[in-house]
Amino acid sequence: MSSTVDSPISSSKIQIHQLDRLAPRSAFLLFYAGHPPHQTMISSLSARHIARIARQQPLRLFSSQDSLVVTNVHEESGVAVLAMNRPPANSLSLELNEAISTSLKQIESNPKIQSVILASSNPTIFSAGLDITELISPSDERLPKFWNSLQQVYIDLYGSRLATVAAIQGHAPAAGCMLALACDYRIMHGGHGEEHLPTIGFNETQLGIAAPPWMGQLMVRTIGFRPAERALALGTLFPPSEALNAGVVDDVITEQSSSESNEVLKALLPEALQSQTSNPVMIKAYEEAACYAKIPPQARVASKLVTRSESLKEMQMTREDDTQHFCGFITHEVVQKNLMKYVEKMKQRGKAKKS
Ligand SMILES: CC/C=C\C/C=C\C/C=C\C/C=C/C(=O)SCCNC(=O)CCNC(=O)[C@H](O)C(C)(C)COP(=O)(O)OP(=O)(O)OC[C@H]1O[C@@H](n2cnc3c(N)ncnc32)[C@H](O)[C@@H]1OP(=O)(O)O
Repeated sequence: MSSTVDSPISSSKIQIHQLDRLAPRSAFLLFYAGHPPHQTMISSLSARHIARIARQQPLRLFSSQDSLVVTNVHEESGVAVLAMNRPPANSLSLELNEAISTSLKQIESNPKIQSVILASSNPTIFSAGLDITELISPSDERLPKFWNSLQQVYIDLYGSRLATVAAIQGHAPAAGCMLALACDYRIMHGGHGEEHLPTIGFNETQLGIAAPPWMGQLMVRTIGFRPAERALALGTLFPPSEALNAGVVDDVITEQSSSESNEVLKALLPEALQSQTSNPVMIKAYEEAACYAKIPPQARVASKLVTRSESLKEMQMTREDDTQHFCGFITHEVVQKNLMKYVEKMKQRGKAKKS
């Protein structure tokens, strides 16, 4: 038996083949059909249940508005999109980190996909880095779990079999920058005039904390020892042209969006990103991702291992110590005071902006 279900959240159609007999593979089946999956909701429905609903009415697996991450795949070009979708700033909470890792693994499980674009549904903020509220007066149970989830995102992204392209539409401070640096290629928007320049970099020292060794080393490997040493100490946030000169990003796009939407992007982008179909950063990110997808995958992955396996091994070996350091450091009285002051400033700035 075969039936087709209209998805209410995208124009794509899901082919459901003999779903009743595919219980353990139902999530994969939906995923292969190009439908953005939501882990919790899919796993809470049995295949039999899904099939029954599918025969009767349009299947609503999740609402893209409440998903921390939205994804879509385009098998024809071998490219997928994984977009962070946690308003207002895509700050990285435990749950967002877990959603990124889960979605990346789901995309990787599709053998037709060779590249993924890491993007944001927010047109002016890629990711504001760690959710600072996770760091203030944290619980003993949640803090190590939170840090572990961030380490895992790094490991999953940096070691992904997929070619990873960061479409950096806007700000990417601290752990937001880490996400971009863990990708294979970075494209940043040049901003809308001098007053609205997005920035990228590790600004941790400005918050009274320091980037952990694996993040600091990621910057060193990207831009070289001396520039990284200086940028880390000063907490430099690079505007686009400086980021390009320093090698923090590979490309900066200054042109404005055109009025014509790109047909491939229409098919590739999840619903929450449909407003970006004429966005030059997205167009370039797609071109780059498609270019990587054409390279024989075994060779591409082997070459990635040459440059990344040592640091990934090191990360695995030092992971527990890193968590202990982080928890000890963050819960230190002086650090807590600095963080509170920083959040206070952030809130004042927000209020001033709104008034
Ligand atoms: C030896 C060392 C051992 C161990 C290591 C120890 C520690 C190291 C730990 C970790 C490394 C990584 C650290 C981090 O990632 S810390 C986070 C750093 N991020 C920032 O500093 C960014 C702060 N935000 C901003 O600068 C601006 O918001 C931004 C430029 C991103 C966007 O500006 P815009 O004007 O467009 O928006 P806002 O009005 O400022 O923000 C909107 C909204 O979002 C809230 N917001 C922003 N950022 C965060 C955040 N990081 N966490 C939580 N909430 C955030 C902001 O308050 C506004 O909220 P509201 O006022 O309610 O609308």
